[in-house]
Amino acid sequence: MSVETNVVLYDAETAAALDYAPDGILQHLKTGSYTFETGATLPEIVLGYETWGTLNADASNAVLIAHALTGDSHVARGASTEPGWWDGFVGPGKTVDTDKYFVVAANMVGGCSGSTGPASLDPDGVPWGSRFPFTTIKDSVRLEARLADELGIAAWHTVLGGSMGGARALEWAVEFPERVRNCVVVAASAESSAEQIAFAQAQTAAIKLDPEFAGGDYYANELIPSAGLGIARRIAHITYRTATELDVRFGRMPQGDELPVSSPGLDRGRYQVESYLDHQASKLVGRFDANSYLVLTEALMSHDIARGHESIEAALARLAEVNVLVAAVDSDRLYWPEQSERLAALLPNPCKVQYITSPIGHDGFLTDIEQLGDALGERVFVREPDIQADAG
Ligand SMILES: CC(=O)SCCNC(=O)CCNC(=O)[C@H](O)C(C)(C)COP(=O)(O)OP(=O)(O)OC[C@H]1O[C@@H](n2cnc3c(N)ncnc32)[C@H](O)[C@@H]1OP(=O)(O)O
Ligand SMILES: N[C@@H](CCO)C(=O)O
Repeated sequence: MSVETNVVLYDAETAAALDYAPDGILQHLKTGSYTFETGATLPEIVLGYETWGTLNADASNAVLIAHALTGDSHVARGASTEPGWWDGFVGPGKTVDTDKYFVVAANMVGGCSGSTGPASLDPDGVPWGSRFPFTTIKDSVRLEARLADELGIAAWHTVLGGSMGGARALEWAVEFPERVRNCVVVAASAESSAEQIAFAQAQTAAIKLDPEFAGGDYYANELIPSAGLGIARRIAHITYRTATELDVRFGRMPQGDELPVSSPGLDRGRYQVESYLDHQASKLVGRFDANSYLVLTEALMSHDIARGHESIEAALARLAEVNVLVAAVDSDRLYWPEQSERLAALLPNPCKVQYITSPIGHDGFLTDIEQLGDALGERVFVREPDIQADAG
């Protein structure tokens, strides 16, 4: 059967009925009931995930890619019509070569892109809303371990991610060191810092203080907390870029033919940078659930690989047999390069931080990830040059 490049044809139901999974098409796995790190239990967690390439006979070529805060499982286009967020990096012949590797990406539990989250229905058909449990990075890892079991993957060749995805990749290696051979942590740290928690708190407050938030139970209402989510995104997006980039790109320029900004007054037009942030906000509001934003932001705030261990050093000592590559964006003002250097210094084996050079800051892990191609080729994907996906 030839694969039509049509996302409508390969919806979840159709994909499930096929005897193979088309690349880059959302599939779902029912993982059963799950008790979260906090002790709360949900009766059923579904994971939405996508795959690319073919798992080889000894399941030694599986790569897990973990998405960032508002990312999703659609890493690469594959057979769908939608571009992926790492299309230049993942695909046939690319750095993460889907002709050789079987790539898997799962939507994080608590999100809104195919896995169970606050907008999902409870057994009575009511959205979980405010009753959705506090979720941690460890929870996402433990649930993804169930997906790995289901796919027949005893150990990942590589787990890889940027930002919150980097936190997830690192937590994978700490939680299941025997199941991870290589771990690539990009623009992420061993624990969320006070400043990262502070930026995040301003965002969660913006959502919770939106009058339409209704304590998180707004799904049946006409209005939803779009304004709060939009403000959260504006705050976040500023931290994803740099002062220099914004200055060079927008300066003090007015937006298009709106009223001039030079004459002070409340009826002024917008500065270009305001219009840019408004656009980033409305784009996220159009594709993301405010409760999921809260749940995932809280998960990232709680990120601390030392939890459950005596210290960060003790947690990282578990990685003695894991090949870890740490990378940072040189201009990142959210996940400071110093944090990556500290993480690398605390690893049980020597690790030189690899740098992405970009003027734009944190988002460089999305826009300039291909800069890691050589380093990954030398330090991760050539370790077993004979690895091949099985034919067919
Ligand atoms: C891991 C993940 O997050 S996966 C999901 C993908 N990521 C996201 O969606 C996160 C949100 N987006 C981003 O973080 C960034 O857009 C990136 C990193 C993906 C891309 O960065 P860049 O290529 O530098 O794009 P940039 O930040 O400049 O945004 C471009 C957008 O701003 C718009 N824009 C630029 N100037 C203005 C302006 N003055 N007024 C209004 N809009 C403007 C552009 O029209 C463009 O709109 P579009 O995205 O709807 O096409
Ligand atoms: N733009 C990225 C940055 C956060 O890591 C996101 O929204 O997920």
